[in-house]
Formats: sequence, C-alpha cells, structure tokens
Amino acid sequence: MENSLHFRFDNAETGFRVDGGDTTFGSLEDAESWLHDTAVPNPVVAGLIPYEHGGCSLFGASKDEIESGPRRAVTSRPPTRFHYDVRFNTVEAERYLTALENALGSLQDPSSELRKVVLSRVERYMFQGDFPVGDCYDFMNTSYPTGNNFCVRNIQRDGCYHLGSSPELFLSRQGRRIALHPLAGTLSKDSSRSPEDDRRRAENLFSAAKFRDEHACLVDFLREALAGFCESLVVPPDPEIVSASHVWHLGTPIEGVLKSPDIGLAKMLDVLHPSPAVCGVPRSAANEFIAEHEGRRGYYAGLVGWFDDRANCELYLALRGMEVDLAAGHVDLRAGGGIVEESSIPLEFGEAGAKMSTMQKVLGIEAGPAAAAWGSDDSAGTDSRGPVTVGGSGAGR
Ligand SMILES: C=C(O[C@@H]1C=C(C(=O)O)C=C[C@H]1O)C(=O)O
Repeated sequence: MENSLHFRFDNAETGFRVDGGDTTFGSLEDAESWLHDTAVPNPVVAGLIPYEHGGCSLFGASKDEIESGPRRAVTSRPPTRFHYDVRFNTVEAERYLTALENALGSLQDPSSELRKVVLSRVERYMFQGDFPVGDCYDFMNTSYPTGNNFCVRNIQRDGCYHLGSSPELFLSRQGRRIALHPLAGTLSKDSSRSPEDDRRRAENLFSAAKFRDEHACLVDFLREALAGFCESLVVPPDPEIVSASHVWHLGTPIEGVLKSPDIGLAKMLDVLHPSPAVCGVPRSAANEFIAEHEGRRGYYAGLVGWFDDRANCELYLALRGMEVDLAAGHVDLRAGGGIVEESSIPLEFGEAGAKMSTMQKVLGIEAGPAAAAWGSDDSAGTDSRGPVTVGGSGAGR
C-alpha cells in the first residue's frame, strides 16, 4: 500500500500529493527532458534532489490530476515504539566530534581558505513491527500546521522514505519573479520561558558576531550568485528572527526579477545549490571537507518540492527530516549547523540535537542521551559545557 505513496507536501498555502503512477526520474536532466517532450497536459515534476549531483527521486504528473485538497491531519501518533541505537550513535557522535575539531582547526588556521562549513550528525532509532509512513506524515501535519512538510518515496532504495518539516524556502519562481528565504544562525528555544520572553532572548542572535558572520557568509554568496541571473534584486541589509519548531534562526527574505524567462532550473541550481546554508564558504573547500568527514549526504540538505516546464518552482531545503528504512527497521534523524571560527563544540552538538527534536516530537521520542548530556544553550555567547558521555540505556518511548 505504501508503495503508491510517492510525494506529499503541505504547508500553510499548499497541499500537493502525487500517489501512484510510474513516471519517475533519477536525474534533473531526465525530468527536464520529460517536461519538454511529454504529451501530458500541464506537466509537473515533484520530489527530492540530493545534496550531491545525481540520484534524484522525482515523480512526473499532470497538475490537473494532483490532489491538492486540505491536508490530512490526525491527532494521534502512530503506535510504533523506537529504541536509541547506542552502538551506532556512539560511533556517529565520535565521528561528528572529530569532524568539528578538524573544522575548527582549519577555520582558525590563517593559511586555510575555509571560512564556514556546515557539519551534521545522525541519530538512529530502531523499531520493530509496523512503521505506517502515511499515518506518520499525517501526524506531522498536526504537529506542524505551518511547516513545509514533506514525505517522499526514495526511488533509489526500495522501502525507504524521507519525511521532514523544512523551515527554509530555497527558491520559488513564478515567471521571472523569484523569492528565497535563507536561514543561518540558530539558537535553541527555551521551553521554560514564555514565548515572548524567549523571543526577546533570541535577539541575542542579532548582536553575537558568530551568528552575524554565519549569516553574512550565506547572504553574500546568494547576492553575488543571483546578480548573474537577475535584473533586479532586493536584499534587506539586516536579517530578521525566524521561529522554527524548536529553534530560532536569523533569516533574510530575498526577492528578485530574472533577466530572462528562459533561464533553466538546472543552470540556476548549479550556481545556487548547495548554498552556504548547508555547505560553506568557499563552496569547493567546504564540500571537500564535508565529503571527507561525512561521505555522501544524499537527501539530507538536498531540495524538496516541484517544478514545471517553464522552470516555475517551489523548492525547500530538505532539513529537519528523517530517513525511514522499512526493511532495516530503523529511522535516521540528521541535523547540523554552520561552523565558523568562533563556534563552540558543545553548543554545536546541542544545536544539532535541538534541530532533531523536530522529528523526535513527531515520533514521540525523547531526546537521545547524547543530546540530554549536552543540555540546551541558554545564552548566545560562548559556553563550554561538556564533554558528553554518549550511550547509556536511553530508549525512546
Ligand atoms: C544544516 C541545518 O540547518 C541549516 C543551518 C543553519 C545554521 O547553521 O544556523 C540554520 C538553518 C539551516 O539553513 C539542519 O537543519 O540540519
């Protein structure tokens, strides 16, 4: 039954479902050729584009047939139980800490060109029995009614699904008009405070040099990259505070008008993706560092959404998500953050944990023992709590 679930997306404005059908594409190029050649009326392609080039999970459909009614939201969580995979998570936390230490070494070395690199870590949870992917997605819609919620079948690996609730619009395009809402600079929310008080605390994001630097790296990159495509571009001088499920971010809404309606999507993505929101500065050095320390990321930090034959699109960063492997019986949660010279290892570890909470809440999982040991950051300054003992008997609920 789940095999007919291809692509689902819901946010405050849109609901979009592609179920059934066998028009699938493993590359952006194949999807674009289909859009131009097909006899299907009003064709559209929806799905996932990975962080690296190639290996997409894209589905072709007709806009006329897409089910786009009100979202299906349910109030009860599927009953599946999850257990923290101590062995996997211990090895993974150590790998991440080594990557962080090496990154800080490079960022603080005046002879290295690296200015920012985004590093991520994975937490694995095992389950037995059924994992009802569709029900879980419906419950996500209840949990995050204003998130950019997605659920996509992986056509590269049978029995694998990617679900998440993205906070970040990567690129939307209607004709020549484009909009982006890049985010960088993060503070974990403090649930012991009132939302208003915590929002005031988040204003620390404006003043701390570390967050402004991380954010400036991203906005400067996009301003320069978009200048080549746009006849006009509006980039506000200062970022704003954006609320995501368990964290606050710095975000800058960008709008522009393209020089020509003929600029293709693949050409724009070549230049814009991966941006320093998920990669770093300079891009080649950051990408080399990521490949060496993380290997292939696949759909984590890739793009999720849809595009049509005129390159109109709505694409979000595939973040705050999870990969469900039904055959292996596990769910991998993955999150990370931008590392700059002033970053602190404990705070980065905690920030990734706070971002993972987005999916932990959907699954009914308590934060893993590693995250609990780090605690959450209560200031925007440099705090040096730690070190963590990863492991223990912390099973999820
Ligand atoms: C890398 C992630 O998030 C990205 C990194 C951010 C940061 O470094 O502050 C903020 C938002 C996202 O662009 C993630 O969620 O895993």
